[in-house]
Amino acid sequence: MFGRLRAVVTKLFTPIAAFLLRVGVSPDAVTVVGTLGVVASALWLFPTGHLFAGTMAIMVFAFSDALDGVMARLSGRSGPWGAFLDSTLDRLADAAIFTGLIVWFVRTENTWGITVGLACLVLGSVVPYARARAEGLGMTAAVGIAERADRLVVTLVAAGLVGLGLPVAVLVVVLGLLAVASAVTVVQRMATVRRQAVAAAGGAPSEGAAASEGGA
Ligand SMILES: CCCCCCCC/C=C\CCCCCCCC(=O)OC[C@H](COP(=O)(O)OP(=O)(O)OC[C@H]1O[C@@H](n2ccc(N)nc2=O)[C@H](O)[C@@H]1O)OC(=O)CCCCCCC/C=C\CCCCCCCC
Ligand SMILES: O=P([O-])([O-])O[C@@H]1[C@@H](O)[C@H](O)[C@@H](O)[C@H](O)[C@@H]1O
Ligand SMILES: [Mg+2]
Repeated sequence: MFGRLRAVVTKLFTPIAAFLLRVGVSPDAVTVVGTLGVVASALWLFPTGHLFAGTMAIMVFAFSDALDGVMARLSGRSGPWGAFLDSTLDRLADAAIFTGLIVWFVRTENTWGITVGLACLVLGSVVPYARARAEGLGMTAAVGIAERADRLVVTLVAAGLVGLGLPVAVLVVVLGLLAVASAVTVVQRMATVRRQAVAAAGGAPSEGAAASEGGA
């Protein structure tokens, strides 16, 4: 859903991207600094209960994930290394956000919070894995109701609102719903890949083909 804002975000970030390139900053540097910023903010501010400050800091650094791609395209430097670096560091950033929240739930002895936080952590890593594995096999799986921008926006808005005084139960319920939406996204991606695999095999799924592709 929020992924559709990509064009707007690109337009907004183009002048900043052009400026950073002019002063010699590379897209990779923005990717790395943005990730370090998200990881440090999530693992320092969330466990200590500073949910609003944590949300604001993470939001600023998370937008660097849109900025790095704009910079790479503007400078004609986008390529496989940048794509690999960007996606791999996204996994660290996502893990840090949910780990920070889980540690806070542990410290406040919120069993439901720990449960839904863990579900979001695990399912939120299976969603991009399914897409990456499909793309590695020459197929596509860029579908689903809970893509990364959606997962981040939903989590940060709920954490920020609880930081401003809403009951913690709001965050627990939102994370519970996000876990369900992430599970649905995994199923949507599996169905998409299955359709492509069946079509490629001429209508009948082939056991041998799957076995010969190797594992990840
Ligand atoms: C009552 C309160 C209500 C508050 C409501 C707030 C609602 C939220 C409103 C707005 C939200 C805005 C959402 C923004 C969505 C962004 C959409 C978007 O752009 O998604 C895509 C990006 C980038 O993804 P990706 O990294 O995959 O693409 P790139 O463009 O980078 O391209 C990758 C290719 O580039 C090349 N490359 C890259 C790097 C490199 N080093 N070298 C390269 O070569 C290579 O070819 C790559 O393949 O996704 C994101 O940006 C991530 C999402 C960021 C979302 C931020 C979340 C924060 C938003 C809101 C939080 C609100 C908190 C409010 C709290 C309120 C409390 C009261
Ligand atoms: O698969 P998903 O998690 O919804 O979203 C993906 C991101 O997590 C990944 O890091 C990025 O490189 C992909 O382009 C895609 O946007
Ligand atoms: Mg990016």
